[in-house]
Amino acid sequence: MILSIYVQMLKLPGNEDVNLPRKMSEQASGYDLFAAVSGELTLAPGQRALVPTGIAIAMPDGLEAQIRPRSGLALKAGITCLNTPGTIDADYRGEIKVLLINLGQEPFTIARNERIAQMVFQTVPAVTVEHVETLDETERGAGGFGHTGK
Ligand SMILES: O=c1ccn([C@H]2C[C@H](O)[C@@H](COP(=O)(O)OP(=O)(O)OP(=O)(O)O)O2)c(=O)[nH]1
Repeated sequence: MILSIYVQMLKLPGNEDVNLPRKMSEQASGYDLFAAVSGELTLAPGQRALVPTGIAIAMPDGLEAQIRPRSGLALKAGITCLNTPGTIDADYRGEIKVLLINLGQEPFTIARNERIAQMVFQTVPAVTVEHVETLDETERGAGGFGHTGK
């Protein structure tokens, strides 16, 4: 283990039955997030929804959590996160929600306690910003967007 961090997770009222985010293997990067929808939610093709997870978290300053799609859902049903990766700020204490979109051809139904996305913790460096008049020169310069070829 290179880095060990303490994160608090809270089940919000009315969501005692919803699983806390959980790693599906010891060395998985992501904690799977469970849907806290009441009953079921069906996303028609092209439809998006902000799906509740029933949890809130607190993590140390200098961390963020990223909400990422699950590749299985994306492959099988075209279900992904519209704003991937979603950003959970260290000072956010509200309910974590997942902005899902159905990019598939068929309606997709999400049941309560179904795994809908995953949450990966990342470090965020402390950055000091300086406003300058010129930048140093590099070989790349302003080249980008495929300027090196296909
Ligand atoms: O997928 C997401 C993305 C964000 N959030 C929550 C946590 C995050 O800390 C907060 C704000 O997110 P973001 O900075 O992406 O949103 P914004 O559109 O810039 O809103 P704000 O003005 O509230 O910061 O919303 C989620 O629950 N899920």
